[in-house]
Amino acid sequence: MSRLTTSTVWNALIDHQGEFEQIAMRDLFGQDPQRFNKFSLRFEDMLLDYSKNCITGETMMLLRQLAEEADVTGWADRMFRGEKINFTEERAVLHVALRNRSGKPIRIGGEDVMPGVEAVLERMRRFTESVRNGQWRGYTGKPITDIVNIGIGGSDLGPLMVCEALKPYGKEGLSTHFVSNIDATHIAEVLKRVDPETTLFIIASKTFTTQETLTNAQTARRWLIGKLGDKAAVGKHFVAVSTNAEKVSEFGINTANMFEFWDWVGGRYSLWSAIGLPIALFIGMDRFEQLLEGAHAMDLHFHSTPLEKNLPVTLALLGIWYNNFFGAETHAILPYDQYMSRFPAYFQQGDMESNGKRIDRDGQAVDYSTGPVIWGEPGTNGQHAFYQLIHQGTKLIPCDFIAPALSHNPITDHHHKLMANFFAQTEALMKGKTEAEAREELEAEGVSGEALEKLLPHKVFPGNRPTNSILLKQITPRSLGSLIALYEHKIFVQGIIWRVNSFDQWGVELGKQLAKAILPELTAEGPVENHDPSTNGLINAYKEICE
Ligand SMILES: O=P(O)(O)OC[C@H]1O[C@@H](O)[C@@H](O)[C@@H](O)[C@@H]1O
Repeated sequence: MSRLTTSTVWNALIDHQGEFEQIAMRDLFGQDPQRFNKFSLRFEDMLLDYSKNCITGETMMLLRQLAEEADVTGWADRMFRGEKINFTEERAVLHVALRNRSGKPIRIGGEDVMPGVEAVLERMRRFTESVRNGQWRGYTGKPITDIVNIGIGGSDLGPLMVCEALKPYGKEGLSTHFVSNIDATHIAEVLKRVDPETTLFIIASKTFTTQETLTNAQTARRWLIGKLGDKAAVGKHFVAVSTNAEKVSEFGINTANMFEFWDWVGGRYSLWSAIGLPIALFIGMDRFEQLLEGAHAMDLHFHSTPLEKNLPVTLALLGIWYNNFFGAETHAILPYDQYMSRFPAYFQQGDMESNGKRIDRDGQAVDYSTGPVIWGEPGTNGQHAFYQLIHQGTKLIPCDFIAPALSHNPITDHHHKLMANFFAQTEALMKGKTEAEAREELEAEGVSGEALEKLLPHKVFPGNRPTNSILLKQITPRSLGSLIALYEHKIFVQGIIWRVNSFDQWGVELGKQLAKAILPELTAEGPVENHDPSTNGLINAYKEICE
């Protein structure tokens, strides 16, 4: 048994969880009119209400003890200090340096990384301004109207999510497109919509070795040269964002057109770096810096606020409560904002690639559950699709409801209607509907006798289903920056408590390796025989069709 599961506090939490078989949230609210005040926190314009959780003061105390025993504060210090806490890759984890607006140095092994960070920001400023004001011209002398980001995973999801979330701030006449999938359809469909003379391609890859990105980049390059009839056009239509200058020039992009970042920036934490170039092009550098400032403000909050008032710590502990003591396997992120539609997908990578680990810091297999499955869709679409299961299914699904109080599109009463749903859902999930209430309702509708008895069990909602509500004033570059950083630090805290390395991703390698071996077999003569019978059978069936 591991150190974690044998600890006194872990076992106290197991015992304490048992008490919740008898405790319903609606009773806790009934007993304590102060519950909302007790279990809500504010940060700038953000309100986190976590009172609709299966918790008491004692729960939070025990969970905080767990965080203390795991030395969450000490590990946060180590991260901010630039220690190589990504120990399997021997790297520091310093996305916080990318948004460090304090003017103070952050050092790795004595060397301050801030001058490098600031120099790249300055280059991004000059470049984005020249593209936005039309000074930067395409090969035939026309200004840029379309940005195509070619990248995948961390080199795609962040800029994609943020450009979508901050669309109201986007420059008119400038469109962003994102190509990630190696499926040719993805690039083909984008290329159909853009004009080679006015399109700028950003090839975004930390390693510059990722098959999907390089294949899509080659296709884009061929297309551009084919359309403009000159190799020299590449210089005006291609820039790169990478840590690997050598591979960038090998590809044929002049390193003068390359924006650098560093190995201490994890892919899924890289939108704050030059990987954010599409964002900066779209919303402008001032607003990109507001995004950084919002994140920096959350960094300061996370690093300096006591555990009981700390938003990321609180979210992390609640997640652990359900994951490890209630057996919840998944966690839903439900933004009530259409612009935030990719936020759940973004944190699918952020969370699942970070904490989807089974080996702890000592190299031992864990004997407890780690990172949950993250999923979600914007409200109210989700309500008409999967909320049925959240309300009445057999699985416990803790949910985060996120909404801005002010809409960027205040048209008639749309936003009040959206928000009425937002409030109603967490109320319904918490309160449920008892048999007596359902009976009364049916009777009021004139249903009686056998028909009523038949329908009654289906009309009952067990309630007691946990939710967090995050209410923001508005989705702005600053508030979005804070919100993203909130989730990043939540993931960090959970990783520390679960004793995993949240910053590597070895789990993506095996599939890549095998695909590399299979690729030449697909065009080789004759059937393959070197795999297991299922894989052989599938490959051979494919080859037969392709012949
Ligand atoms: O930015 P590059 O190096 O192309 O990587 C893109 C993505 O590749 C995957 O395999 C993972 O490693 C992700 O963490 C990463 O974001």
